[in-house]
Amino acid sequence: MSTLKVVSSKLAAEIDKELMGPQIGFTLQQLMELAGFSVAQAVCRQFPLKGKTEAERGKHVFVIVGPGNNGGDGLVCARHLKLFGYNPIVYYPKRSERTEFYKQLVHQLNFFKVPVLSQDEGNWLDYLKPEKTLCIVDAIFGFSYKPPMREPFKGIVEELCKLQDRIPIVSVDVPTGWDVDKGPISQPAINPAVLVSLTVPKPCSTYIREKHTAHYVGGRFIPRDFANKYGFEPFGYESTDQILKL
Ligand SMILES: NC(=O)C1=CN([C@@H]2O[C@H](COP(=O)(O)OP(=O)(O)OC[C@H]3O[C@@H](n4cnc5c(N)ncnc54)[C@H](OP(=O)(O)O)[C@@H]3O)[C@@H](O)[C@H]2O)[C@H](O)CC1
Ligand SMILES: [K+]
Repeated sequence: MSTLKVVSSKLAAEIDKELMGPQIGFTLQQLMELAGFSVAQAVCRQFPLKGKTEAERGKHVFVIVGPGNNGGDGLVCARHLKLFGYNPIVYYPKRSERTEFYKQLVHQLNFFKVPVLSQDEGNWLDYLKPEKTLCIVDAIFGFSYKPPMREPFKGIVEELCKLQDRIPIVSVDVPTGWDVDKGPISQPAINPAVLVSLTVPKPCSTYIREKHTAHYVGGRFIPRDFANKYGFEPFGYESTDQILKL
């Protein structure tokens, strides 16, 4: 097991609560924007378009979006990817009813002409082909996932598991299906090629196969004294980067 500094799911939830509490006053929307922006940067770093043929550049980044805030990070990420010159397409099978904000994120994707597929529209399996898709962003579940996985996500993740050795998967914060503290203890569970931990890695990140999975931290929104209060050092992000490869 690596010596990576991690915080438990309980502490991660406390960090979020304090960041969005009355004294600090971040909004969820602000943190989600920075989280999704970080994930888009990680995709660019890991799969640069520079030097690629036109056919390669035209491939899709297939962003699969879940019903909670992990999904929200995916919606934001898709918009930034479009601005970065990628060709994102979003699959959003169960739309969040939590707040109006999710609808606004979808309107923004429409504005950017990023297709958003619903469960009953279009054949999402068409995008699980290496000749069509550069990588998949797994924004299905993050730190609030509790097994067993329910449909439609169970079927979706099972399909992803079949092809994850042929199309790289970029997982947002927690690989979908993993227990945030104990890792891949139930099935189905994704084995990502890239993990982007947000704010600070969660304990499950110590279970990634280090040679197989590139690990980034993103979500650059806390000062040193706040990190120290929660028992970790801030990450050494360079310049204006929103991600750091660990
Ligand atoms: N500070 C930060 O680092 C930030 C992180 N962000 C991201 O937010 C997620 C955590 O978001 P949260 O909304 O708390 O939870 P999830 O997105 O992980 O999942 C909740 C939804 O998933 C459904 N769920 C849970 N278990 C199952 C299951 N077994 N089968 C099917 N569906 C499931 C759950 O549905 P319920 O009906 O159970 O409520 C929810 O709909 C974190 O990981 C980061 O990615 C934020 O962007 C803010 C900044
Ligand atoms: K995820």
